[in-house]
Amino acid sequence: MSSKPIIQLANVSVVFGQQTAIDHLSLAVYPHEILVLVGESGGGKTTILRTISGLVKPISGQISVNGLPLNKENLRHIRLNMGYVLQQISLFPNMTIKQNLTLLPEIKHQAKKPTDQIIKELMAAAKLPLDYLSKYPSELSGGEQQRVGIIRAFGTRPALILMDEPFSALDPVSREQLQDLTLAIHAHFNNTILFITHDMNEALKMGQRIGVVKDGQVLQLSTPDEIVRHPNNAYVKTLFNGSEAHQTQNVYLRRLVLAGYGQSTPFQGLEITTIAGDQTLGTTYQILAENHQLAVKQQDQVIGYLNADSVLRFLAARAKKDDAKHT
Ligand SMILES: Nc1ncnc2c1ncn2[C@@H]1O[C@H](COP(=O)(O)OP(=O)(O)OP(=O)(O)O)[C@@H](O)[C@H]1O
Repeated sequence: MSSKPIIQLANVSVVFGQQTAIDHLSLAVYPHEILVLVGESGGGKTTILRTISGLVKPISGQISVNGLPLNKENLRHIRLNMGYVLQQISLFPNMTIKQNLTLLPEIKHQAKKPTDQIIKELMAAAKLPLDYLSKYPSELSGGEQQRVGIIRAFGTRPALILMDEPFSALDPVSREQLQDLTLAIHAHFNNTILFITHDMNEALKMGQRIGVVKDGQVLQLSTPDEIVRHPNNAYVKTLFNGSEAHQTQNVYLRRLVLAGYGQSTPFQGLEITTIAGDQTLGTTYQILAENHQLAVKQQDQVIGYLNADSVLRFLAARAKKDDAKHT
């Protein structure tokens, strides 16, 4: 990656009593990416986040955020420029939704007009009507409150958002909706997101890069495609074997678009079928064979168009990579 990392950990170790929670970890998170740290319980994922936010002090190593060393002098400034989403999303019950959303921007003395505009855009992304702004949290459903909790973290337009297992307590449908909401907001605002989960499928859906964490170390840090097809050790392989994405037919369509296999305008002479970006390749062969092209949507926006040729080029590139690996 060419740009400077927004988070850089160099040789960081964290110890609790006799327990090494992070073991000589080096890690870089780059601007605008969604980096997912995934791994089983106790591997050290949360400790990595807590260390980056200054809640846990490493016994050795260096951390910088936005080019600033993470130390006592910079800590407040660094924290104010981070957004957090935790598993327990709790809104202030005695404040309206608007007050909940504007609290942080006000603490940061951000101008009112642009903040109001951002809040409008976030409410639209979360599919929440604007008249909800004057309601209290108890007047919203649980799912709506969750959505407010997510967009609240983006209200100050922080360059960096830390998300610690934000959806793991939810039912599968709500989880999927909030994953989509997060992806849509990321596409709109282009923040950097460091996202933690123990769910491999969530990691594959959310991550542009995935780091597999075990025993306080990152065993492999690669694109989802690379991790699934070319795990660099037995642990990573086992972890992702059960995931749904290790077969070509389970590749998400939005991945093809984001990797540049489609185009931004429709192909001439082909009928258009609109399809969600989290549909997989396997569902598309029939549609493409019928002389259609796919308009791939993320939330309400078409992010690109794929035709049969785009899909073939993707499959050919995959096959070539596999060949290279086996010779
Ligand atoms: N405050 C603490 N005091 C003592 N030990 C701790 C503390 N926080 C974490 N640990 C230990 O450090 C190790 C890493 O824990 P951590 O919570 O970072 O893992 P995790 O991968 O986030 O797990 P989970 O998914 O269960 O939250 C574990 O062995 C844990 O018991």
